[in-house]
Order: sequence, then structure tokens, then C-alpha cells
Amino acid sequence: CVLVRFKDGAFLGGNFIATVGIDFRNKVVDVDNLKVKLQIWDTAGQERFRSVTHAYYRDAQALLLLYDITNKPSFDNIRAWLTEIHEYAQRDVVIMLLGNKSDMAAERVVKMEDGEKLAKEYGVPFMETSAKTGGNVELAFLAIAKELKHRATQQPNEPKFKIHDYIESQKQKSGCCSLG
Ligand SMILES: Nc1nc2c(ncn2[C@@H]2O[C@H](COP(=O)(O)OP(=O)(O)OP(=O)(O)O)[C@@H](O)[C@H]2O)c(=O)[nH]1
Repeated sequence: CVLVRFKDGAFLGGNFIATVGIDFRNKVVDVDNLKVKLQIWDTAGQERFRSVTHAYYRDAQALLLLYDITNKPSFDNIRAWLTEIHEYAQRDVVIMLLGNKSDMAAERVVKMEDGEKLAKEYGVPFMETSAKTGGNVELAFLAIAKELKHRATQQPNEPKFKIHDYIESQKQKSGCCSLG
């Protein structure tokens, strides 16, 4: 749903079919007047597809790890995902942690601070998102696009792009609205 929100700006809640194996979508974003084509692979979360998804880690330049703020086991699984990433992904892969469903405040079981703490422990950027409202969804993908663009085009005399600082300056804590 987060990927569909980013790609199509829509949320088709309730009517979703679980990802079987792997799915991908392209989106071109503008980063500092340069067009960056993101090819985004959505891997199935279910254990039975694990052998398929492992194969895709190796070529990924960035990985977005999502948990559901209304589902504690999804948060508890993040450590296992990070272990997998270290085993199968490129060493310099950009990792981002997202706590999704920030619109569901009444059902929240994972505190924002706990997401922040875990992200800090692993040195990865973090934000809460909502595929339903669009909150922070564009920011998450844009921050990754910026990081990858800077890595690819960085000149020695240019200031280094700092993804953590960029996100902190842009993110909406409430997850209430899409980027204007
Ligand atoms: N309220 C709310 N519901 C959401 C949000 N994102 C996803 N959902 C709902 O959560 C369910 C699962 O969403 P998916 O995006 O299919 O989750 P997934 O982790 O990709 O699931 P798999 O395809 O099985 O890996 C669906 O019923 C969505 O409608 C959100 O931000 N807010």
C-alpha cells in the first residue's frame, strides 16, 4: 500500500491481495533538477516466499523496512530483517526503517520512540508513514532518491548529503498529510 501510495497517490484500503513472491514498480522523481528513476521491488513479507526474496537483496541499492505500528510482532521482526540484510545485501546499501499506519492512532501498540530507538541502534533513518493519508510516504522515497543521486554524482568539493538531517528537517511527526 505504501508503494501504491507513492506510485499512484492512491489508497485502496481493505481490498489488497497479499504479494506473491515479488512485485515491482518504476517511478521517476526529480532530484535537484535531475531525473532519477527508481525501480522499487516489493517483496512478500510471508516466510514461505523468503527464498525468492533473498535473491533480490544483493542488487538493491536501498532497502526500506516496514513494520505496522498496530502490530507488535511486525516490529519485533525488524531485528531479524536487519540480520538478513547484513547477510544478503550489499555492504553499503541504504537502509530506512518505516513505521506504517500512523493514521491508526487508536490501535497503536508500538510507540514512535521505540521505532526511533531501534533505528538509532542500527544507525538507520526512521519515520512513521501512512499509506492511507500519504503522510511521509513521498519523503521516504525522495530521501532515498537524494541519497542515491548524491552517491552517484558526488563531487569531492561538494558538501556531503546527510540523509538523517534531511529527513529530520522535512518529516511530519503526526503523519497527517502528504507533502505539499
Ligand atoms: N489504515 C491503514 N491501513 C493500511 C495502511 N497501509 C496498509 N494498510 C492496510 O493493511 C493491509 C496490508 O497492507 P499491504 O500493503 O498489503 O501489506 P504488505 O505488508 O505488503 O502485505 P504482503 O503483501 O502480504 O507482504 C491492507 O488491508 C491495507 O489496506 C495505512 O497506512 N493505514
